[in-house]
Parts: sequence; structure tokens; C-alpha cells
Amino acid sequence: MVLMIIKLGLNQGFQLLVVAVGEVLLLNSLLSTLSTSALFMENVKYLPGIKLGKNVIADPDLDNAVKGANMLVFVTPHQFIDNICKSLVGKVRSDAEAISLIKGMEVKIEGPCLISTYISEQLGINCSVLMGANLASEIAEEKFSEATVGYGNNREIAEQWVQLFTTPYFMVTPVQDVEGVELCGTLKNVVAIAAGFVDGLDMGNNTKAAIIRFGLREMREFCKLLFSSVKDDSFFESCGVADVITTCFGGRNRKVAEAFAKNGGKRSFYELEAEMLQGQKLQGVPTAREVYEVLRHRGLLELFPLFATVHEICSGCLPPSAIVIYSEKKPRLPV
Ligand SMILES: NC(=O)C1=CN([C@@H]2O[C@H](COP(=O)(O)OP(=O)(O)OC[C@H]3O[C@@H](n4cnc5c(N)ncnc54)[C@H](O)[C@@H]3O)[C@@H](O)[C@H]2O)C=CC1
Ligand SMILES: O=C(CO)COP(=O)(O)O
Repeated sequence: MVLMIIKLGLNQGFQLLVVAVGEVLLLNSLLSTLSTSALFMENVKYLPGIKLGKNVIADPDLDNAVKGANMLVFVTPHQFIDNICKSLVGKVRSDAEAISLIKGMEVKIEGPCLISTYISEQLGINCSVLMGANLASEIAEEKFSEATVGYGNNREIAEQWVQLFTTPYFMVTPVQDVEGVELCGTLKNVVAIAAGFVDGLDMGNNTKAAIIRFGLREMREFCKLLFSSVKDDSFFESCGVADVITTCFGGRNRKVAEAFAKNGGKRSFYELEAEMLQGQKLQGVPTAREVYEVLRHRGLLELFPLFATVHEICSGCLPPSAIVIYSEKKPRLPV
């Protein structure tokens, strides 16, 4: 899904929900996956057999889709948010509220920028986040899941998002920590890549558990490095430990990293992603690079051996087996 726009009717919940595509280039590829002939909309490519509901309308015209919308939900691979935001400048209501489900970040010359901050700055509107242990296919089958809404100062807005997203099988909890919630969702993809290497090398469950623990520890340190306001409790919400677990067992990042390791790093992530994900995008590989850039710039790579090693393996500087060797040689963080 690329971008959702929710138009609310007074006292009647959401009236219209529009799925739009950000770039003309993509119209054919995405919209061809959405079957409009069915009674209810269906994404025949990524979620075949799942009816999306009568109130979902696919609109290829982004300008038209955002017109009058008072709630904007951003869900796109983070690589594309830049162009989407630029095309929306001056077109959204000034009192609209946004929420980002995007797990990733922008790294600019002046430093890292959260996607919610980027959306907020580009469009001049407030932006909350929703993150969590949310494998799309399982939610589509209405299996019980949780998620976390991260909000800034306005609890009322957070409650509105909670109300909109909550269903009997989807439990949403508000947390006043946008940065912590968003960075958890962003960084867990790097940990998932590490977990995939471990799986690809048949290193076993104990090793994978150790990698998950190292990963969570680096996530916490990285979050606090960027934002001292990040709350420890956020790591125990769905956006934290639960998302790390689900992604390290059932996610696409894990799956493609496993294939990368099985191939001894000889087939690139780019090639494997194209072959295995049919147009979907991996977030962990670009995020590992972005995190590496931030750490390198600040001279802190040695304090984050797991994050640094993941990027060095992804970029071909180290073999996949380095994922555990590093921990024997360089256990630099406090346990
Ligand atoms: N799929 C999942 O289970 C979950 C995804 N997320 C996060 O949500 C965000 C979106 O993930 P998905 O919906 O899975 O994305 P995806 O990987 O399924 O990609 C969505 C669509 O983006 C399209 N796309 C390709 N080039 C594009 C461009 N230039 N501009 C705009 N769109 C383009 C792709 O063709 C694809 O159809 C990511 O940050 C992801 O980490 C969060 C929770 C769960
Ligand atoms: O974020 C996700 C689950 O919460 C999806 O993870 P993948 O992108 O690795 O599939």
C-alpha cells in the first residue's frame, strides 16, 4: 500500500478511505494489482483472496485523493517518501493530521531525520506514528495483533488514531514518545537482517536469541543517542520487543537475508529482493546503511558492532559469517 487518505464524516467514523499511488510511473504496477471488479477491493498481487472492504477506493490521482482529507496515513517504503511529500506540498488541508506507518529514516547532510518529522516539516502538519509487530498477511487474515501509536503532545489526536485503527483483532496502545516508537520500528529491520544471516548459516536458536538481545540493546542505545527523551518503556510495547521478534521470525528482511547468507553473499540483496519480493521493498538494507552513516559521522561505529557489521556484510565488505565473529572479538557494549 502506498498512501491512505481518510476522510471523516461528522459523527460517523470514517466515510471514505482512499488508496492512492504517489507516482505516475507506478500507477499501472500498483493499480493493476487492485481488482476493482470484485464486489470489495482486493490486492490480487500481495494479498490475494482478502477483501479490503467496500469503503476502500483506489484513486491514482494523488491530488484528488488528498483533497479535503483531514486524516492522512502514510505507508510507503521509506525510499519514496521524499517524492511523495514534495508532490503534496500546498495540497493538503492545513488542519489535517498525519500518521506514518513507515519504518525507516532519512539521512541528510545535517543528520538523521525521522520520517514523521520529514512529513511534518514538508507539509506543515502534525504527524504521529503507528508501529508494531504487524506482518501484513497475518493482519489481513484477522489474526490477533497489537500496535503502538506514538504521539507528541496531543493525547486527543492519539485517541482518534487509536479509535480509527482498533478492531477486535487489532489492539492499539497510545504512547507519548513519537521518536522512541518510530525508531524502534525503523531499527528492528536491521536486527532482522542479522537474524536472517544467522538462519541462513544454520547457527541455531540460541545464536539467534543472542543476536536479538544484542540488537535490542543497540536499538535502545541508538535511540537515546539521537533523542534523550526516548522512554525505556517504549521498548516493551508492541513497537519494541514484539516487533523485533515477529520480524526476526516471519519478516521479509529476515527471509531475504537468509537467502543472502545461504548464497555466501554472492548474490546481491538487490537481485534477491527483486526475485523474492515481487516489487515489494526491503527496508533493513538501506536502514543499515543510514544507521552506519550516522554512527560513522559521529565516530561511534565501535559502540554499535551489530549494526555496523550488518551494513558491512550487506555491502560485501565482510562475509555473512562475520555476524557472530564480531561479538566474540568486540563485545563493546555493557551487557
Ligand atoms: N508489509 C508489512 O508487513 C509491514 C510494512 N511496514 C512498513 O510499511 C512501509 C511500507 O511497507 P509495504 O506496504 O510492505 O511496502 P511494499 O514493500 O509492499 O511496497 C509497497 C509498494 O510500493 C511500491 N513502490 C515501488 N516504487 C515506488 C515509488 N517510486 N513510489 C511509491 N511507491 C513505490 C511498490 O511497487 C509496492 O507496490 C515500510 O516502511 C514497511 O517497513 C510496517 C509493518 C508491516
Ligand atoms: O515490519 C514488519 C512487521 O512488523 C514487516 O517486516 P518485514 O518488512 O521484514 O516483512
